[in-house]
Amino acid sequence: MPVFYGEIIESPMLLGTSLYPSPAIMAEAVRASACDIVTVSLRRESGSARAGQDFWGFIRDLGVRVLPNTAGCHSVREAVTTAKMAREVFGTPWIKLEVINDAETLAPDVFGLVEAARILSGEGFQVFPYCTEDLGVAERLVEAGCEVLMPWGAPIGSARGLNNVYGLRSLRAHFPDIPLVVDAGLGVPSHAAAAMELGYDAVLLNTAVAKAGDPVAMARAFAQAAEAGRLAFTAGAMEPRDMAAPSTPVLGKAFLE
Ligand SMILES: CC(=O)[C@@H](O)[C@H](O)COP(=O)(O)O
Repeated sequence: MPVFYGEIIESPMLLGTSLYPSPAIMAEAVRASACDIVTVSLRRESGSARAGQDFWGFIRDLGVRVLPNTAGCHSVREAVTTAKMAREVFGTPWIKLEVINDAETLAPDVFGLVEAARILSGEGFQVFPYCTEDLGVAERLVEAGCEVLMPWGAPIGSARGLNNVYGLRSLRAHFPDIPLVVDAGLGVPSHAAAAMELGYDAVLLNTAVAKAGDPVAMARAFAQAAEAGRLAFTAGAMEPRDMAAPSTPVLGKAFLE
């Protein structure tokens, strides 16, 4: 089970709360996923007072932990300020830290990310950084105080799955004791299973569920896939081979050639 900053979390799936057809469908999808943590954008909350109230009511009734995020922040200053506001609004030291490099790829600005992570950790935040799979950047984030890393699977909203399986596997091998969450770019449940089969602790997704024809059913499908991947990893998968190996014993054959 994932442990984030000392908190034991049962579900290997974290769900985003944006882009759903309605707050009611969002709430139903969260329930169907049985996730323990949802991520919420502070900007989403403060955008429209009335819609924000309804939305927050649904979130509160779910009884899940909130991981506020700094989605859409393009500078260290903006991300740090947003994180501080989120701490006030949501009453938690947790922050999913996004410092975005450019609007086209929504790739993390890894230099800004490390700087913002250092500032926020120094101010008592428990930072969940949305990062790349780069080992050097990951080292810097850990040095900056991050006890969880959240490398992307693919660009946010792209539904491309795990773009760099080798890089994600290397990261897992390099940090056996740091909780790792694949965050962003997942499109179908098999992507979540693949991440968990690599030994990741959890997956975080939003668009693939919110934009599905039936978000509630898709949330359930992702949750089951993440569980299956987790179970497969703990069960210990066999090594792939280049050549065939009979799965039926030759003993007992009528003719032994
Ligand atoms: C909700 C959120 O935090 C996103 O920025 C997150 O990274 C999920 O990405 P997808 O929407 O691609 O699942």
